[in-house]
Amino acid sequence: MIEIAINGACGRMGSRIAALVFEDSELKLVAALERPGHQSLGKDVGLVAGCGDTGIIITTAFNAHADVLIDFSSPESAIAIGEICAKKNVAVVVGATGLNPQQHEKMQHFSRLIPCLVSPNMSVGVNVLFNLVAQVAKMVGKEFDIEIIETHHRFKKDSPSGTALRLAEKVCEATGRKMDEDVVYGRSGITGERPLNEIGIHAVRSGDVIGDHTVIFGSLGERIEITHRAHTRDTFVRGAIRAAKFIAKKPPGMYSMSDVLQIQP
Ligand SMILES: NC(=O)C1=CN([C@@H]2O[C@H](COP(=O)(O)OP(=O)(O)OC[C@H]3O[C@@H](n4cnc5c(N)ncnc54)[C@H](OP(=O)(O)O)[C@@H]3O)[C@@H](O)[C@H]2O)C=CC1
Ligand SMILES: O=C(O)C1=N[C@H](C(=O)O)C[C@H](O)C1
Repeated sequence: MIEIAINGACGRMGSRIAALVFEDSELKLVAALERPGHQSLGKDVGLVAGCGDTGIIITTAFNAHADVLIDFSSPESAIAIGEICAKKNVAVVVGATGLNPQQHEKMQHFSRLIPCLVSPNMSVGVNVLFNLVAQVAKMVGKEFDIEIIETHHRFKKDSPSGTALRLAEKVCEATGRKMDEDVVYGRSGITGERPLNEIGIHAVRSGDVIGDHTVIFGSLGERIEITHRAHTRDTFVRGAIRAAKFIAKKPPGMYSMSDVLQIQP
């Protein structure tokens, strides 16, 4: 049995993680953590997750023994809990997005002590998309304009999405473009003609969209559009659970969803 703790347990993702972990015969839910002052502290997490009594009470303190902690909270909270996991020798799966470079550096530091997996998107489809986009960017060459459009629900706090940023990084790695020089975030005003190297990223916020990502490769006379749409958050949840099972018994290190899903370019 792999013992699982959840940080951000009452959130849109955290509550589905709780429900699916509770149903999984290979996993045991051992802790459900939330921020200080949260209205659900002291309640059984099953009440929030809609899966009945689990016997796991939502708390702020991570006192339980666990093999893996799954985090879908916020960048600050992911780092704070990562530090605790490093001290407690608990592996960590971080799904929270919006981490800045210093926060990513801290996760790298924790990965010298414990197994860590940090991924902006745990779905199989998006991890295939990461590889596809890199390959297409290489194949079309310099004459195609590359634009990334992401659409998410109105409650999302970070923009652009972590997935859109990772897609841009994949294009940069494949083509020699640079994130700090070639990426523009939306456009407004007299911006001039589009430089060939530019990568445009556009964040749309609308209603309850779970998560759509489109990459457009456009040239004169034609364009390629590659889109991924998530139909349910459970697709990310299933990926996070696969990741937790994967890193549970691994040595310290930084692992990726490509390691988990064994996606070959
Ligand atoms: N990697 C992936 O595949 C995916 C990543 N995400 C990312 O996961 C994150 C969470 O998304 P989502 O579930 O929609 O967001 P929610 O806001 O619904 O959930 C976040 C939860 O974390 C809680 N939280 C905030 N601060 C703390 C803290 N200090 N300690 C413990 N819990 C805390 C929030 O409480 P409160 O609401 O009271 O602030 C909330 O319950 C986002 O960064 C999102 O981008 C989302 C989907 C897929
Ligand atoms: O906040 C969300 O909901 C999502 N966030 C992730 C991101 O920022 O890339 C992934 C997913 O599309 C849902």
